[in-house]
Amino acid sequence: MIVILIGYMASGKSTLGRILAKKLNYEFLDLDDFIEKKENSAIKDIFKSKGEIHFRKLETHYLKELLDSKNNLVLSLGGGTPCYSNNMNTILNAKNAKSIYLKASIPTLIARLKNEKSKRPLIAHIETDDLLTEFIGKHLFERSQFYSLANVTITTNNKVESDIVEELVLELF
Ligand SMILES: Nc1ncnc2c1ncn2[C@@H]1O[C@H](COP(=O)(O)OP(=O)(O)OP(=O)(O)O)[C@@H](O)[C@H]1O
Ligand SMILES: O=C(O)C1=C[C@@H](O)[C@@H](O)[C@H](O)C1
Ligand SMILES: [Mg+2]
Repeated sequence: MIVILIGYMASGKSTLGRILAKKLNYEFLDLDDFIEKKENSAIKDIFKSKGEIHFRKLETHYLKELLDSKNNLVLSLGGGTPCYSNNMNTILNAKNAKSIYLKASIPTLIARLKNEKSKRPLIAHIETDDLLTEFIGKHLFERSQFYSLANVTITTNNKVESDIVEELVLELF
């Protein structure tokens, strides 16, 4: 099986994906890290030198490559992956795959993101907490229609990582 974790920036996809893979004895891949390795460039540098549209094309290309070639994999996507091209359909139609939306509230996301803006090019330039709150509220509203199509939704607010992973395992098997 391929377990595909989706959700907004800082919803915990990379953190929880790594723990879940260990527990299942699956390979773990993070699509952002995979792109950085393949392109030999940090995502913020790809955004800067070639623009977001180029990054979105790379994201679609590598998503398909991984879904077509891997098994026994936990794959954590980028925050925007399900929301561009036809990626959410690709995810839902992938063979032997289960998609999970890690749903976190706006206050939870803000608390995490205000300290971790620099490597996330979409929010790195937002200077105040008020502007960040406004941006995330609107952005999450636009994106949640894609995220909500996932096979399973798990809310993560105020839950410790180990409990969320337990819940994930119960949903998967
Ligand atoms: N359940 C949790 N409780 C508390 N903190 C958490 C939890 N899950 C993740 N975090 C913390 O939130 C931050 C963001 O998590 P992570 O990097 O895994 O998010 P992500 O969904 O992969 O984000 P991105 O889409 O930007 O790659 C990290 O500092 C992580 O330690
Ligand atoms: O939410 C987004 O659009 C992004 C999230 C990150 O995971 C990276 O994929 C990139 O910074 C874009
Ligand atoms: Mg991540």
